[in-house]
Amino acid sequence: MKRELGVKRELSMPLLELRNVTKYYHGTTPALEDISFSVAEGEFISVIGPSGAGKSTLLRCINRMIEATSGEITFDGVLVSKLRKRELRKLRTKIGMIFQHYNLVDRLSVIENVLHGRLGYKSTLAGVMGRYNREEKQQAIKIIDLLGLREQVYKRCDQLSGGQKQRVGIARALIQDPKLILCDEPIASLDPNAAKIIMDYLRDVSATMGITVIVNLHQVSMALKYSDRIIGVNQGKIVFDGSPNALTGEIIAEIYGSESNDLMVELGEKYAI
Ligand SMILES: Nc1ncnc2c1ncn2[C@@H]1O[C@H](COP(=O)(O)OP(=O)(O)OP(=O)(O)O)[C@@H](O)[C@H]1O
Repeated sequence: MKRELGVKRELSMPLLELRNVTKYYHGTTPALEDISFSVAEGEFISVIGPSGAGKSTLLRCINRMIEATSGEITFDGVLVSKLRKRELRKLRTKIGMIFQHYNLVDRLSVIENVLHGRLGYKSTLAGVMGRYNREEKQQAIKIIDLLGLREQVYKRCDQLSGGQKQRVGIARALIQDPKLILCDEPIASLDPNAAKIIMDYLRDVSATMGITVIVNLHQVSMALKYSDRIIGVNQGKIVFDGSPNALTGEIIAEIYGSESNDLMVELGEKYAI
């Protein structure tokens, strides 16, 4: 199932690049300040940091759910900030998104929710009428199967567990045929077992399909276990960008400030400072 990598782009060109991105909501303190980094195709990146650090804002600026105040974002060779409505819609088909609270339509079935991932490819009328072709339905079933939800295909989503709902969220993102999946706290509402299953699926789709994944996480242990690379954010600034091996206790203390003591105890000996 390996995706054809980088057909049009040069091999060395990043899939995503942020240059000096700053976001002010109100007032004089920015939620993001001068953020720059680039992401290669296929990377699995975790963004960590305390509550209010700017993780969610960062993710949402990438697909312009939130407009950055200044700076440039390039995705797949296109300058995202310049896109008008129709081009933006096209861009968003290539960027799947997964949310903490799943964002499913509870009264609809699993397959109907998954097919919603195709809406970006349709005219508004076809979307409203729920018109999906045979190929799309077959693809939906295949992906649902892949996420271990075969038994639930026609179940209403309000009858699912949190972990199953999040798997529907992943399936809905995958049917978009995305190059990038942004995950905003995907396991924050799940118990440890369901959280592990979700992280395993995310890691798996990234590895087998070559999809780039950026995931906001509260759990440093999960970031350490699953990521190729960790970006640490504090007060809207990047304070760490490197491999999990390079994330020392001192750096965790810098990222989390006063919250870091409990964290270090949780992480054990290796991170004690
Ligand atoms: N819509 C908004 N209007 C005004 N300020 C906002 C808005 N959304 C976020 N902020 C502020 O921007 C800052 C960054 O918030 P953001 O939600 O991006 O952080 P976060 O790291 O994702 O936090 P959490 O882990 O709690 O979700 C915070 O100070 C927050 O209060």
